[in-house]
Amino acid sequence: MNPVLTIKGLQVKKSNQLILDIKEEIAISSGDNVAVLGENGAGKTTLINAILGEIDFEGEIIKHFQKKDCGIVFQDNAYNDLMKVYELIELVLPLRKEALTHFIESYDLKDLKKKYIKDLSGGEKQRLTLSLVLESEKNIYFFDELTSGLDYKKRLALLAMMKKKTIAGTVLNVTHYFDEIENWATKILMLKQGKLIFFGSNEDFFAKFKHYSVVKVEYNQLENFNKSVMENVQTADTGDGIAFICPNHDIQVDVKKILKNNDVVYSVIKQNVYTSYLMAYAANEKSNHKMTEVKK
Ligand SMILES: Nc1ncnc2c1ncn2[C@@H]1O[C@H](COP(=O)(O)OP(=O)(O)OP(=O)(O)O)[C@@H](O)[C@H]1O
Repeated sequence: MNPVLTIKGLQVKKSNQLILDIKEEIAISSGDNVAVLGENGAGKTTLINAILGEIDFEGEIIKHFQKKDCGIVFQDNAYNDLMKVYELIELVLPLRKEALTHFIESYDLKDLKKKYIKDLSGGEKQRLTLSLVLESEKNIYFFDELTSGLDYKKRLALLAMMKKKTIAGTVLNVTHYFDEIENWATKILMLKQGKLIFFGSNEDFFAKFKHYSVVKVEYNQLENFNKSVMENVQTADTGDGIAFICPNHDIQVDVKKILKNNDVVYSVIKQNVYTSYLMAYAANEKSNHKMTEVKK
């Protein structure tokens, strides 16, 4: 596989904080589908901005591509708002009439084409950007929360399009939606508070954070439950509840039995990218480092 991007000892400082501090080497090869994961403020957008040369950084970023080879979809994409959608499409994609009609139909842009860009909703703008980027057939794609603001049906349709159109390319996809990357990501890049928690293949991610399942319980179910009876079971906070991480089937049986005996409602999720992510966070909770203060 040809190298596309190598990152070594990357640091980004903002105000008096080190907001990105990746000591490990990250090597991305041609054809990789990289899922960039991490909670809000972990440094994902900062990493993409550093790669694209949009912000100052220390360390080395070796790029085997040029800006013209990149398709970029960010959360906010700047446009000339006074343009109409079809004018922008014609400008970016000089297609013949038939191909243009096909393009508009494929991306469900028919209802939007006569509108001013300034009148589009956030989700509609996102859909327009993605369609233009995907149709430009680039070598490397950077997506930052690509599907935020899209309704469920459009999200699935655009994801399917994204997967189809980028099949020959390299993709870095920042996302909070785990279903987006299931059966797609070949590599996982996971950040926490500006540090690298994991970079490697999907298989290695699963192996490093190996478990059988998680048993998930919502907070309201835990009000009258004494969690200490399960103190030997590793837990992760899911935001809406607690996940009990079960390393094997026997422990899953025990956990379920205890919860059942206490009338606690639960759900079971077999190991997947999401549960591995939960475990990775839980495993790193002990080394819960705050972002490093640096001298101005
Ligand atoms: N210009 C800035 N000055 C100070 N701090 C900044 C600046 N830009 C970003 N940060 C901080 O750096 C950290 C990483 O931000 P970043 O936008 O990269 O996070 P993220 O992982 O993309 O988060 P999200 O999932 O919310 O988009 C955050 O704590 C953010 O507040």
